[in-house]
Amino acid sequence: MIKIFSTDKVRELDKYTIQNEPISSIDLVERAATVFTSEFCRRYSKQTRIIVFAGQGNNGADALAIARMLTDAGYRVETYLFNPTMRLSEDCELNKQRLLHMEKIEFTEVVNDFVPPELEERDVVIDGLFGSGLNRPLTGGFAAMVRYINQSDATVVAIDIPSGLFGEDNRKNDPDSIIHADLTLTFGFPKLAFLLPENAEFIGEWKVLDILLHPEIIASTPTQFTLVTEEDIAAVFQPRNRFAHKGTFGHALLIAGSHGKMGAALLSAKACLRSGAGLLTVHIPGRGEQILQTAFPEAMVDLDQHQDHFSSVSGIKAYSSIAIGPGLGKHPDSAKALEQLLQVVEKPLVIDADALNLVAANKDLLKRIPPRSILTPHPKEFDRIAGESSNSYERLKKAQAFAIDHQVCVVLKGAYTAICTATGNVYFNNCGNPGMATAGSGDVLTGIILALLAQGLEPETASVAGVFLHGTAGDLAAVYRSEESMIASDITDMLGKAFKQIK
Ligand SMILES: NC(=O)C1=CN([C@@H]2O[C@H](COP(=O)(O)OP(=O)(O)OC[C@H]3O[C@@H](n4cnc5c(N)ncnc54)[C@H](O)[C@@H]3O)[C@@H](O)[C@H]2O)[C@@H](O)CC1
Ligand SMILES: Nc1ncnc2c1ncn2[C@@H]1O[C@H](COP(=O)(O)OP(=O)(O)O)[C@@H](O)[C@H]1O
Ligand SMILES: [K+]
Repeated sequence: MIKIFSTDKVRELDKYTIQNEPISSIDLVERAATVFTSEFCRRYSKQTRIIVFAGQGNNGADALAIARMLTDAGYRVETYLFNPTMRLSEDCELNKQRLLHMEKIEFTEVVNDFVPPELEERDVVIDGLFGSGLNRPLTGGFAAMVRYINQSDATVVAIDIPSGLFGEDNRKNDPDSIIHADLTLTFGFPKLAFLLPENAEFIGEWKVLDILLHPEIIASTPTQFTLVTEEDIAAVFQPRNRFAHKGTFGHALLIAGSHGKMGAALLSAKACLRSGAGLLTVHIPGRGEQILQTAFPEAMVDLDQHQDHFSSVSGIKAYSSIAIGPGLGKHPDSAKALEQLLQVVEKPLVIDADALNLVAANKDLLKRIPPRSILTPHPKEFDRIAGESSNSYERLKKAQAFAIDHQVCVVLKGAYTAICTATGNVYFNNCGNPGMATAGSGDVLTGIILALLAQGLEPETASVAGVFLHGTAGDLAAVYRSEESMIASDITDMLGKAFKQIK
């Protein structure tokens, strides 16, 4: 797991490292500037004109150190230090002196008005105006500078975080006063803001650079937010016992499909058996029998009394795991049947798609959802259940609170799917691609999670591992098919390769 710390916490980690490594603050700045410079040199040629904009704090200190290092490496660098209040942080002042001691530098300290340099498409701007020390939205000269950089065609590389952006909550920020970076090279840890869709235009591509903060303090500092890695998931999948039989891997029940939406049941069912469930029964409306049995003979079928939609289900005790929702429809009979199911079910459920919409239409059902159930909403489905949010940070905080309040796991789907647990933790998934924004890919995810639950994984683990498996298969499908052309069943087709890659 990669921990995601708030900017306040990062400051504490910096401080602890300075005291206990020990290392002086100026040397930590030097270390940050060194890793930034080496990443920068890998990406941009020495022919590039580089314009560095430095602020008064330690983000500015980094920028001035980087200007020096790039000059040393043979780049043509022009540096602008913004110092309107004539007060620099100690490390910034020291780095200014170090830069001034160099030969052949182009350096301007800006105190009042100035004529900004022309910026052209082939130029690279290094943004070191503000980092994690930002404590209010940018205004005045700084905001004007940001707008000037943004309206240019130059490539922008941000140091640590695009200037003007807060690491977490940007609800009260002014989007016009935030740098639009093409690349953000951040120190130590990803920032929460990087994972939220409304910030993509500010951050561009991002990469974490290690500045070797003290491992003890990283390990002992708790955080609710983490990014999932392949190693975390590899540990989840154990080799199968030589004497295993299909009962070992559970009997899953999928309640899905309605007239015109049988495909969703099929997609979900296939993903379930491809993810290792021992047995699968699909509960579908009567008219779906032929379709399902012909297209997918490996699954057993339990027919609903109704021809076209879900109206009741019985015998649920026999199953190791149950999922409900893909293509279910919102018929009033189905609403009643869901209510009845919630009255008798004792195990955690996977609740997706129309089952979520039925819950949204009758919020009393929320209280009946068995503890440790897994809800897999996309943002719109979540808003229907929990109310509208002004942006995705607010939605994330709501999903986190919702998971705690209802003692469930909320899989809030998106580019960085967030798995919010009943204990308040949030696991972000970092694989997958926009090719997965295609009809039915959510149904595939439901089938995967259902299978992992059937095999005995705890709901939280099944959710985190299921989302990772889904994203990995999606990435493999995109390589094979292209993001444009891939469809949901391609994700299922790649599950085998995904398992092999992860294990
Ligand atoms: N030793 C350290 O502390 C390290 C710091 N690092 C760098 O230092 C940065 C953080 O540095 P600082 O804490 O000095 O903060 P910044 O450089 O982000 O900001 C400087 C100061 O600007 C003022 N300020 C905040 N918002 C403002 C606004 N809207 N308008 C005008 N002034 C405003 C604040 O007083 C703030 O302290 C990180 O982002 C990173 O780039 C890295 O070099 C790693 C080591
Ligand atoms: N840009 C993206 N990057 C990564 N994953 C994505 C992206 N867009 C969609 N996905 C994934 O695809 C799935 C879409 O689910 P959903 O919206 O429920 O689709 P459907 O209702 O068509 O089945 C989710 O798991 C989501 O995380
Ligand atoms: K910056």
